[in-house]
Amino acid sequence: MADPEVSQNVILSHLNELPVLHIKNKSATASIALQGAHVYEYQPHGQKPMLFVSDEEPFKKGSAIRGGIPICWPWFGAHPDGAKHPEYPSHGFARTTEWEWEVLEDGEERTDIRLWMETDGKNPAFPFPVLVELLVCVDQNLSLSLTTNNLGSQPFTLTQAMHTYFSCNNIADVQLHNLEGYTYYDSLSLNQGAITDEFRFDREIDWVVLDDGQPVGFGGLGHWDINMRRKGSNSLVIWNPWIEKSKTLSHFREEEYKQMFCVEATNTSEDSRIVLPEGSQTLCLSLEYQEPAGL
Ligand SMILES: O=P(O)(O)OC[C@H]1O[C@@H](O)[C@H](O)[C@@H](O)[C@@H]1O
Repeated sequence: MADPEVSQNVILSHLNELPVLHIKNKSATASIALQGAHVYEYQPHGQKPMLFVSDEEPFKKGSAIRGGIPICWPWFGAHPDGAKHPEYPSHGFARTTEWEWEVLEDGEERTDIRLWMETDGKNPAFPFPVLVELLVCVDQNLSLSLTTNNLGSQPFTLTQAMHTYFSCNNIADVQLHNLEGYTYYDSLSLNQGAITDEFRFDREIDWVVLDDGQPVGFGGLGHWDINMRRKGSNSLVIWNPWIEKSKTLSHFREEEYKQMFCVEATNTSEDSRIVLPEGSQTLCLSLEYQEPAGL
């Protein structure tokens, strides 16, 4: 039986164990797994796929997808009480929860999907009632807007990320632009420093960069450059597992570190946010291809 068409450019389908939405309009194709509200494919017509997904990704219920744009929420990295509670998952529980969804707009060139989930305040790892919504807009750009609405009477601290895995031909050629002058904290060595030059990957990297939320650019990808814009984020995480860590990662082929890098739009470290009762926090990410200078 054919997959049900839910609107002109949107089909609801399955990929292994996961329900997924496929979007194909006149600008681009994209796919979103409902588990995690996880955009795992985005490709403007005439361009290469922008996002990396591991060849070993099984798309299984209850396990986070290795690639695409994991939504790390309502905490980033280890839970603050993770030492006492090793059962609390790394990067929160949003990425393994199935979200509700609706098509908001479906035009010739642009499709908007809204995904959401609620917490009931009974989870000891996150005892707050919250409505969290992700708006995904697929056109010449890929735009995501994640809003956390506090429905309760207590403030809480929110750390989060759009943990984007970008695809590249060869990690050794990748350059990250517009980070010069900002401070990084190295989560591996616990050192900190200032970024002095254009950034290149030559070893395992796990950095938090505190910045101004300025646009950043990625070049040397083997296809067009990428521009990344954010709102509501003054921090980035830069990550590549390199050789040894790659051997320990779930759903990842050892050599795949050469074909991916993560630059994550975050609220973490000193850029954590407090969400007041009846308040909200919105984190936005927009990604677009740009012709490399000189082509
Ligand atoms: O394997 P996970 O839980 O998806 O995390 C992958 C990586 O995510 C990055 O954001 C973290 O900075 C790394 O420390 C971590 O290893």
